[in-house]
Amino acid sequence: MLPELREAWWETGTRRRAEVAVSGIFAELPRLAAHAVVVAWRADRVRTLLVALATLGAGTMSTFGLLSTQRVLVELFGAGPTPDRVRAAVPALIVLGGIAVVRGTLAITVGYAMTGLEPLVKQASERRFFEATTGVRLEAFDADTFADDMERAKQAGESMSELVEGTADGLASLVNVIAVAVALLFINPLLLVALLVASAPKTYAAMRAGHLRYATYVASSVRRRRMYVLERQMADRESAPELRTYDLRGFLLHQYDMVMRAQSAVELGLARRIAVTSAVGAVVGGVGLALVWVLLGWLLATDRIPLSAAVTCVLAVQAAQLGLAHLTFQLDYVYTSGQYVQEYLTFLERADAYLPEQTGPERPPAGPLQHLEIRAVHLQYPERPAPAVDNVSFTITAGQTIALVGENGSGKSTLAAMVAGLRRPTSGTFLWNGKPYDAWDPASLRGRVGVVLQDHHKWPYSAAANIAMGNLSADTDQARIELAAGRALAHEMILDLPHGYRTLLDRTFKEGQDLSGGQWQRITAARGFYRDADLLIMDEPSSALDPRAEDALFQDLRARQGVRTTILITHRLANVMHADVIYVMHEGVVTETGTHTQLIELGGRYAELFRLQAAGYGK
Ligand SMILES: Nc1ncnc2c1ncn2[C@@H]1O[C@H](COP(=O)(O)OP(=O)(O)OP(=O)(O)O)[C@@H](O)[C@H]1O
Repeated sequence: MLPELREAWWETGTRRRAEVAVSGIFAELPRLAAHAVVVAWRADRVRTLLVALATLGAGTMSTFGLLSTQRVLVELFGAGPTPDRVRAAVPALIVLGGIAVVRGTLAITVGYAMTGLEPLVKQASERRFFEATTGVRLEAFDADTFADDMERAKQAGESMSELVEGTADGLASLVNVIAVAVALLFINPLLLVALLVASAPKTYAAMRAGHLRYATYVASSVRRRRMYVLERQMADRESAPELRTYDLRGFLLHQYDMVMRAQSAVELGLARRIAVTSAVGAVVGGVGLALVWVLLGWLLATDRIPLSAAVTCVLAVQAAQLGLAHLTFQLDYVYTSGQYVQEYLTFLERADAYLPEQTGPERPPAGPLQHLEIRAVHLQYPERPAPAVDNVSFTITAGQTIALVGENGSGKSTLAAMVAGLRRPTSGTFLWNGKPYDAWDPASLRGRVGVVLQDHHKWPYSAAANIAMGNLSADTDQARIELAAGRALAHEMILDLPHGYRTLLDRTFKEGQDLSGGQWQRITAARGFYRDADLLIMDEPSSALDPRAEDALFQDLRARQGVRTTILITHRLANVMHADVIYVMHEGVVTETGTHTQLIELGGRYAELFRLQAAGYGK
């Protein structure tokens, strides 16, 4: 009954970790760690260097620490009365204390440098991500899974700083383990073998346990996400009325029971596997450790090592096992965050392909509009069988108001988006004053076109800012803002808001307000007017307006006629009667062209639609 859930993008890293074998992790780690180093280096060289040197320094101190410990033990286990032996151990004890202080200081240095480095890494990665998302051409968002990939790459900053942090921690653990190994090598190479015997099985078991932990997480992910979906249905304000109207309570509770039952079975199975692996790991690890004790006993019994070396070995084995446990955890961490970083890098590569060309000769700024020619324009969206706009050609002369009308999905918005330069045609050309769009400086051309989009955005800023955003290149001018608002019949409405033009239009913020759909549409129209562009494209600007606001808006648009150029898209045909030319679109093609009177006389699709609407008003 419940539909299948898509794979959750935020579980990519975890999922891959659950699927990959331990050897696969080691194969990828060097590349990921190298990437972390490069990223950190670019973000802050001094801090990166500090982390690396202090980590290596702390590791070296571990070697000296163990050697000094052994020195202390040699003195303590030596011959003679106890006070003499303690006195003899004092210099080595002082050295040991000194080493502990240096080591502690180095650890604090690493922590301090990392605290400064991580936000820089995060910021650099996020900045690069947002540069890509705000720079790509609009058609990128139509491309297969681009939006999904963007969503996945969104946590780039977090993953990148996790990768850097994990790499630094992993390096510290690795250096520690190596330091212990080096110390043992100095004391007696056979002890190194003992260390390996004791640690290898446990480390492998820890990696396997990690693998199962991730597998458990992934296996329970469906349940968690289904629960999340069900939770939104059962304990949510918005679904509450319908839940009661249709008495959906029993149905939803039944779904809940089913999800929980199925998932419990999976989890039980996994719990069994984890128990077996952990038991095997513990037994093998225990046997390894027993072998070490046997080896140590034999070395001691045959006088191959002194007691002090044996005790140092015990301490070293403990330190190494702690370091290795930490290292295995960090390896998992680096690997999983590396998967998200990989997604981010893949996304950036993909996004780069959609960036507008920056190179080429300097292009002249576009001058005031004289005529705009649309020549054999065609656009087909990816994975759509039919073109949205098919071989459309016509010319608009400065000062004209032209209207695009037609049924839903006939291609009006797509054509308007191309005129606005938001989308590129698959084939065909747009000519601004006789030259293709590409021949003009893009910023100047954009400045000459204002667009009021059908799917307008509610910017979470003040009412004044929402209007002024129509032209951020001009100095913000309150009088101009109010004028634009007045033209869209938004002025009075804004004055009625608690803080007038300074009212924040988002309830997320303190003292923020929300507006009705029609009020937002007035603000959006005002934003378009504020731009005061040569060409104003209005896509369904009045769908939510009340009759008075709609009338004011179209009166204003009529006043532009002969002065400024307007492309108007609307389903309310009464509002396009005054247009200089009306283009009727059907399935991407312009099927009729003319003035209102001509099209009514023609008796085609326009006449039919107009009559249908007029009949609704009893005309
Ligand atoms: N981003 C997109 N990706 C894929 N197909 C799209 C996209 N946008 C629009 N389409 C499709 O292209 C065709 C034309 O859509 P368009 O929005 O241009 O129509 P319209 O005439 O403006 O419709 P309406 O009157 O409903 O606003 C439709 O079939 C629509 O489903």
